[in-house]
Amino acid sequence: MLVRWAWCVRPVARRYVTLPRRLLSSQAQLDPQQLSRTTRNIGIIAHIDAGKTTTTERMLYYSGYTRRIGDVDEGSTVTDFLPAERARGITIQSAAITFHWPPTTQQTPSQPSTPTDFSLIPRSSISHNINLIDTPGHADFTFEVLRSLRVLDGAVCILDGVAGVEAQTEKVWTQAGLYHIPRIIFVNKLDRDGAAFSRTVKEIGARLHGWPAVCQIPWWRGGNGDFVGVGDVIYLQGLLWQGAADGSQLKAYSMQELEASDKNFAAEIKKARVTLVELLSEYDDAMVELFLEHDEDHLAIPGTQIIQSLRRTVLQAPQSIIPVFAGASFRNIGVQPLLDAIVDLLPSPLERPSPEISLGKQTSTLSQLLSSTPNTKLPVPIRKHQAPTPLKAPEIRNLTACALAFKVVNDAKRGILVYVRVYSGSIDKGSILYNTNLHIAERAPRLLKMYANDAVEVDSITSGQIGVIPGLKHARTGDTLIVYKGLSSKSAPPGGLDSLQLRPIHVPPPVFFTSIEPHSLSEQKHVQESLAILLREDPSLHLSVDEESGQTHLAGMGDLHLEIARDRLLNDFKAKARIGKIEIGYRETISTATTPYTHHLEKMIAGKIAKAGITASVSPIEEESPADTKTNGEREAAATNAEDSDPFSTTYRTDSGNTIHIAHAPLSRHDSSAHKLHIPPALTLPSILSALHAGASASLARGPLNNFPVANTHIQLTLTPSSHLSPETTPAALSMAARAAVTTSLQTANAGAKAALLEPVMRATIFVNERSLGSVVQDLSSARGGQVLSLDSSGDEGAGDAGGGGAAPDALVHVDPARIYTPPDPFAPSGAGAGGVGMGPADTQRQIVARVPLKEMVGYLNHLRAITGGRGTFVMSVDGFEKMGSQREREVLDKMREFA
Ligand SMILES: Nc1nc2c(ncn2[C@@H]2O[C@H](COP(=O)(O)OP(=O)(O)OP(=O)(O)O)[C@@H](O)[C@H]2O)c(=O)[nH]1
Repeated sequence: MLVRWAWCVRPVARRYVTLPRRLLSSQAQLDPQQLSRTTRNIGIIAHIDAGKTTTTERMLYYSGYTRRIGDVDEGSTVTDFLPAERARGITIQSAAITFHWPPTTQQTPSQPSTPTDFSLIPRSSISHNINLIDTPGHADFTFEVLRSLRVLDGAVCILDGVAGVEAQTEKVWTQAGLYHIPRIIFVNKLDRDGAAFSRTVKEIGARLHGWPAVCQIPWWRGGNGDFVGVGDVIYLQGLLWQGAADGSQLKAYSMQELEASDKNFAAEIKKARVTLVELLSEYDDAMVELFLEHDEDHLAIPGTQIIQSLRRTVLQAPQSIIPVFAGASFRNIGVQPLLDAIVDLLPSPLERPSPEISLGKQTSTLSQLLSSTPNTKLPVPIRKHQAPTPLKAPEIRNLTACALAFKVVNDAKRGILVYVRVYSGSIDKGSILYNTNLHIAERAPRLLKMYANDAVEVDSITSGQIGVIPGLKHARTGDTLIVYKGLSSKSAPPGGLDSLQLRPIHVPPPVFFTSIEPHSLSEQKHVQESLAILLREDPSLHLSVDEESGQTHLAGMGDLHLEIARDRLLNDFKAKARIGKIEIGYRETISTATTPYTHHLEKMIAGKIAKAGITASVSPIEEESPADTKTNGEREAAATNAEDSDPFSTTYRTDSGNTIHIAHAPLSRHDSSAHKLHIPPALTLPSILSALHAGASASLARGPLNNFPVANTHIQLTLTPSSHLSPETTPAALSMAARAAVTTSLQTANAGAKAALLEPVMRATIFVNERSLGSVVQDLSSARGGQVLSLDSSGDEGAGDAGGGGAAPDALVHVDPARIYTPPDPFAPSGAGAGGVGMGPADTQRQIVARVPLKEMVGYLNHLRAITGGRGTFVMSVDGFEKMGSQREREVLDKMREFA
């Protein structure tokens, strides 16, 4: 035992006692495979205020990258770097930073070669390169979290030990599960009054659908005093943070010492170890063998073997076992062992499945694409309106790098920085990057790695790594960038590779908007440039220009989302503009169909006469009943599958449930040679369709009733080449003709029967105690006009709803809370048992799923908190747009007139 203890405490003492110096580029010389093996691309996910930023600050400090610990409340943290974040103490943009753990010191240099056997030494005894992404917790920024999830190989979920599992955590957890991202949990804030580790662990089992593997138990002085450290269930020791205020010194106590000083604590660590071994044995056969090898003594199995077993189970998909660690970052307790767990338990990029890609309408994985040979079946890209062109093996071999731009940041000192995750090959300094979303190429002049506040120049960013490209003019968040051998900045890669998309995601429709008006004409350029940067950073912001009033509208996911955009525009970019009130983005829809109307345009454009014609009609699309309302994902799938079986027509679907159907007989999408007979030489079918689509979309942006965007409307365009096209027809003229024809048709429909206003309706998942259930349901259904869809005990199958799309129920591990081990909670109310899930009936967690108009959900959190004694939380996502009753419509319109 003594030997084991000595072994275990050695790395503890070595790593945590001294604050090492920075060695910024110490891993630069490693070969790419080796670098990948010792890399962890990790995200931190959690509900707002759980302590993500506070924990990240400690990680940077202990790894030696900062010299003082930043404080969220003082606004001095490294990762919350936007003034708006610092002012509010919340994370808005996810930041990505690199550091080494354990720190690279002379005693622990980065290894020239990594051992392959970790049964005797843990991975965390070797310095690893950790790319850490701190993600925002506020529901308005969920999209930012989802975007970051795509580039993660593993995640640490931080829970507030007082609040337990909160709604946003559940939502992001479920999303991470859909991407099969291995996750571990850190129960934070155990120093706070009311901290309940055991209740939180039970909630993990019930609400996050996995068996909590308690790897540490909290150490409260004397069993019920201050929170001072943790009982390490893996290595069987007590870790006490003492001495230095910065938490850099901790002392390890052996079981013998603990038995002498704190018998109950020692007994609890042993009990936790027995449970841990039994739990692992259920999911890992190797653990059963180890158990037998060690004479069925749960305590005799070495800690390094427990770590190995935990790692194997964490990497299983779906993940059934969730390792749980304990601490209080603010008190500097628990962060160093958490860093060890990141290295020991979460996967390297080499251990992750190849990312999903799409090529035209086909999906595949990147490795399938790259390993394709002439004999294997290659994914066949079908670009819109073009005949399929099979990819040839040499074309694939020339694809030397593939990366995702997952974040764009406007850095005050360094300009625009594009954060990329490289998935294959290597981006080298000076490479030409082809952007498959924008279809343009641009050179990467320099490459950087971000270490806290420092940027270090590197020559290449290799597969599995996260790095930064400064100086790109076009790349936006979410764009796929590829390097193709021999490509010049003016050409495109062949064979459909120019449509290659890595992990495409769906952006939900915006539900709030505000207007922006530059103070003067001279300010207009700067305002527009600033808005363009905001949009490059955040594709969930939408911009539209109302040509009649000249007003620019900025739309977003939530009021806070737009508030932050407004602050950034005025304060960070110093744009001089008047920004209107943040308002709900209503939609309007027509109530009657029109007969076909033909618009012939004849106009001087850029000094030349331009002609075009088009026939349009519009008709309402019947609203789906709420019961069969599709999720956004389903709608997206429907849109993607919308490629018409008829080659003489093309259908586009928009976010707001509109369809634009273009009939173009006798022009077939597959037969370009026959087009010569019908189309003037300067035009192609794709350019015609794209111009008509653009014109109709512009018209849909401004409805006939109150200038709100049009929704649930079918647009029928009929192109008759003989009368609508002529040698003077240009795409711009076609677009203008389509816009005029659709606008006139919408106005005709509105004149026939008044168009109706639609409001965004949210699908809200609300978590409350049984005792508040009645009042919350009553408030939702009577005061807020909501429709309660289901009432479940939290942890029921329906919990997948919180994921906004939800995991398939059969993928969820069903956990019986009664079978979960937890150590006693010294501060739980008497008779409350393990708390939460196991508490008295009035405290049972309930989940309400309801459809509620967005208007009623503005500021709902404060109200919910008030009627649930502070315990209620909720998440919501857009479920659709619905007609309002006439009374409500009148109220909304009157209110608008008041502000007009
Ligand atoms: N008592 C106590 N307070 C903590 C602890 N960790 C964080 N806090 C406090 O909790 C508040 C929120 O911490 P943050 O680190 O900003 O939380 P976050 O999860 O990054 O929040 P968002 O970025 O807004 O999602 C701050 O006031 C912290 O000082 C802890 O371990 N104990």
